Amino acid sequence: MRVTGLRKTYGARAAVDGLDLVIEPGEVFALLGPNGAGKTTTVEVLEGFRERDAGEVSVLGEDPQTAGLAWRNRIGIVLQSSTGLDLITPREALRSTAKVYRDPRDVEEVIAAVGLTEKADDRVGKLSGGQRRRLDVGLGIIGRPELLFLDEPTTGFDPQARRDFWELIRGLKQGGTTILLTTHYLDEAEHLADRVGVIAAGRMLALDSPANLGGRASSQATVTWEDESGTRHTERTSSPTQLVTRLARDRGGEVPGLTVTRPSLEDTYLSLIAPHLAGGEPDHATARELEDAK
Ligand SMILES: Nc1ncnc2c1ncn2[C@@H]1O[C@H](COP(=O)(O)OP(=O)(O)OP(=O)(O)O)[C@@H](O)[C@H]1O
Repeated sequence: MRVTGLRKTYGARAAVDGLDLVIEPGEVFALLGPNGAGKTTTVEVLEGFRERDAGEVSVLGEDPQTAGLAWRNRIGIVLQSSTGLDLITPREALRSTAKVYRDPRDVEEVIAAVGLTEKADDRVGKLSGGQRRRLDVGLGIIGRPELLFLDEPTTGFDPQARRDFWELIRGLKQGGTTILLTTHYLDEAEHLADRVGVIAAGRMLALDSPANLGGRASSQATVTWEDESGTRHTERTSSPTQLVTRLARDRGGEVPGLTVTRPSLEDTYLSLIAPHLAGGEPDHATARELEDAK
């Protein structure tokens, strides 16, 4: 997938403001950014649901704006919420969606993979928020997509469901599926993504592996330990191994209360976006109304 100079404006405001992005086949890419950053708009352009104002976009070799049904069959989409399924069951929803595709996954396998075996014959309207979301994911993968878009897929999941979902995504990746994920959960991005892109105000601020984002891997470490009297010490250093070795030598063995930490992905993310949060997001509702009224 290749995006060059993507731009989308609503009224006078640019929601996406000159975005460049290349995602390799088989990669899991996480798009991060604060509310209103332009993630959903970007993803909707890539999915062919929104027209762009400028820029070049190629997804699975085609322009989503003009690509046809054959192209759509090769992509899977999990939107922020699906509607209109309340009166049928997850099994029925998956069966009827599977019929749309040329080479769908087995419905029973998908039900098991998303952990809905026990709820497969309940009405969708009676599912909990997290169970509903699992169904959304099932519907997104039933067509065996080459490329899967996941918009905030685990919102409302309990911790176990989130782990199960991560396993599912790893399995899809191993099977060669390319995945573009948007999420507000930094741990999710860290666990799943080969690379992450941080966007704010429609621009890419940083793009790297989770380990290296914003120079994380080479940033200073914080070492804390306790001395003989139990007093805590903290030192920031770019050579923590040397410091720990010296402390261990001085103590002749174990260093009490020793911790070595580097900035978490969340720390790095928050410092990247901090300059873009000043003043907050102005008046979205009005811009949205303007666009929807068109
Ligand atoms: N249909 C629309 N009409 C007008 N403005 C819109 C429309 N959709 C989005 N916007 C505006 O474009 C900007 C980017 O919105 P977008 O939904 O892409 O952000 P996001 O990064 O997905 O946010 P979130 O994390 O809250 O989902 C926001 O300022 C939003 O108000």
